[in-house]
Amino acid sequence: MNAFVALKDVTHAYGSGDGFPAVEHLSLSIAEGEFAAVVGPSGCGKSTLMKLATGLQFPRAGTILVGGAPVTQPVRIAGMAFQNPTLLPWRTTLENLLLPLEIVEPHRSRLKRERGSYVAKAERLLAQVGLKGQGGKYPWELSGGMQQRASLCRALIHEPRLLLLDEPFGALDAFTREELWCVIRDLHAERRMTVVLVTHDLREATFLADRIFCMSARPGRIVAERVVDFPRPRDLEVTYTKAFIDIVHELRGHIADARKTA
Ligand SMILES: Nc1ncnc2c1ncn2[C@@H]1O[C@H](COP(=O)(O)OP(=O)(O)OP(=O)(O)O)[C@@H](O)[C@H]1O
Repeated sequence: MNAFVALKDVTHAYGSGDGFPAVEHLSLSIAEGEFAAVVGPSGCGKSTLMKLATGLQFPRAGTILVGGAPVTQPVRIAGMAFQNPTLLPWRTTLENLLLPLEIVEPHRSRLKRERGSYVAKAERLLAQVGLKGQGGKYPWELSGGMQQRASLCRALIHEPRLLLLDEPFGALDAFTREELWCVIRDLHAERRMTVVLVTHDLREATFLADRIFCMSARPGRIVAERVVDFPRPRDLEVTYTKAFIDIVHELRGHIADARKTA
């Protein structure tokens, strides 16, 4: 497999913490365009893995490559969305979407001259996630689900080759969650970016991912890797099939074992 994200024997401990590693001997490999999910017991180091893969933290030992290059600084080709949408309340939704473009080159130098085309791009993205015409609203005028859709758009506006999603649907009700699974499924199908999704929801991982990594309890490392080969595009109906439920049970077993050995 030609790896787009590769972590090899990575160990990391937080300097200001208790010195006990958050992840240890962690290795994984994700191909370009693949949709990967990471599941594991609470506190096992899933968010740490995301921070390491994007250059927000640097490991004590081991190597990390993204797009074939060692990670030595924050990774520019990455976009991120988290559980809390973190939209700036004093900016409209559209202005929130444009924020990464004010920071990331080459967009930063082009934004003033080409604002019209960037705004058109942001509006197209909003329409794609079901927020057509909502760009003028402030985040506090949007529901939680709408804010999360906007947050996804913001993560994608600079067309990242790598999208990191850390529990992005965690705070939403079951129906909105499933709607957003379909939104992210369609965005991935269209753009073919590499996605890493951290989630506690095993159905979510199984519905969306091509490959699921299960982590041990802290210090986290990969204890199981499961390929999910349901054909795409996947419909929500697949979540009611025996094959799907079997995978969810299998993953639950891995996590139960990981919790026991904690
Ligand atoms: N900035 C920090 N300083 C010190 N320790 C930290 C820091 N961030 C995380 N940790 C510790 O590292 C371990 C892994 O944390 P991390 O947030 O990566 O886990 P997680 O699997 O994402 O957790 P959860 O599933 O609860 O969201 C935890 O024990 C946590 O307390």
